[in-house]
Amino acid sequence: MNGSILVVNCGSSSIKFALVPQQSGQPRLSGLVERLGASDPGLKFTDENGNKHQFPLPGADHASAMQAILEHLGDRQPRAIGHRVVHGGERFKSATLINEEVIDSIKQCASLAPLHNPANLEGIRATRLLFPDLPQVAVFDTAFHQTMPEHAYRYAIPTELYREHGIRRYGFHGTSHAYIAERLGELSVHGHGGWIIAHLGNGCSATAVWQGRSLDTSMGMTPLEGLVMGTRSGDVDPGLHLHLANQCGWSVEQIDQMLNKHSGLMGLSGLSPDMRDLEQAAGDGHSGARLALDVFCYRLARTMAALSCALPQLDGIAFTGGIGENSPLIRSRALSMMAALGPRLSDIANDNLARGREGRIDLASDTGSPEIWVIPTDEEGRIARETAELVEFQPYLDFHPEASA
Ligand SMILES: Nc1ncnc2c1ncn2[C@@H]1O[C@H](COP(=O)(O)OP(=O)(O)O)[C@@H](O)[C@H]1O
Ligand SMILES: CC(=O)OP(=O)(O)O
Ligand SMILES: [Mg+2]
Repeated sequence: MNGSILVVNCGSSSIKFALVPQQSGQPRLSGLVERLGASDPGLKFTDENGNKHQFPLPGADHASAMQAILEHLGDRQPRAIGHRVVHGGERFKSATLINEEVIDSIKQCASLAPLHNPANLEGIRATRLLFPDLPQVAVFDTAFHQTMPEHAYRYAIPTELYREHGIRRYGFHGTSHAYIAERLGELSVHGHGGWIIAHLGNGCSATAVWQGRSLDTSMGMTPLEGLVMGTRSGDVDPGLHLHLANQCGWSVEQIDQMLNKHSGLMGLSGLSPDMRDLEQAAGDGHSGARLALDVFCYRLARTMAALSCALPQLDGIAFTGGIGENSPLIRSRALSMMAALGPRLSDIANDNLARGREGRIDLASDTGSPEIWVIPTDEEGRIARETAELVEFQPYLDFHPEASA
């Protein structure tokens, strides 16, 4: 198949995009429209030659921002479009060609991811209008975790809630976890063994992977469960909701905003959701920033240790996402609290690994202990590949519909 794949990751106030060439390793164009809905939206992208471009997009909504992106692609016509869709419920176990019926199903899943799916649908709607003849594919965050066993995905609440309302744990960041699991298979002799993968970006999740399949993960029915994140609380006592409503008179919307937008690193530090700011401030003695780092690292260590229960053996731990890839401090502090599981970090390798590089950072001479890796994620590359594979395979499916059943 010739031509590049346009990858679109549509959020509520931003659109991330990349034009991924078919041959791996070729330079990509990638960019971002940010502050959609605010007073001063803008488009930034870096082209294949590394040149940076920036344009204001006054008054832009998702549709006009998509139009602007496409105009700036010029004569670089994509072959197909791959969309990140956060929630695919139980229906979508792999990437899927988008049609009206698939769009309806994604809409049905929106109640389970109200922050993410409506924005993903905006992106799909805009690109279908602008490119009616191009194949478009949905790649779901939840799909990789559909291999979790029932004892990992069920909540201990009445079964009717699962049967009638689909209330269960789904897990997210599946595209990133799947990419890292595959990469570990190529890099390590234990590649297909037991791994814990920590994806630490603005949203954070950790996954236990055995033989390339997800067996458990820290996010649940929504991307709010689990680890401490930039502005999301992660796990809290479910009794908190009742307490805030009954004792403090909070509305459901206030509780939702607090847990999703004002908690996590932001809530604990009172300063910033951004780990770079917090590392700097903690170094300068800011007590809120120090507390935010302490809670983040402790909860990460505790969650990774708990996830090891899902694995027959722990062969290694891998870090990815903006924080996992770039913060030796967070990696070292979280691992220092997991001594019982035996990872032995090489401080030299951890501190000296260049930003954005792949590398092994354990004491490699210590053969009995779990390996520790840093692997930059490539969600766009993985979405492009799944899109290309599906589009290439589609003519076959048109003749053999039983093969997709
Ligand atoms: N050098 C760094 N040191 C510590 N944290 C970093 C560094 N670079 C990026 N980060 C953190 O990575 C996070 C963003 O991760 P990223 O994966 O880019 O986010 P997203 O989930 O939006 O894709 C922010 O908290 C940011 O501070
Ligand atoms: C699902 C999720 O948390 O995504 P993100 O990290 O992009 O917010
Ligand atoms: Mg990212």
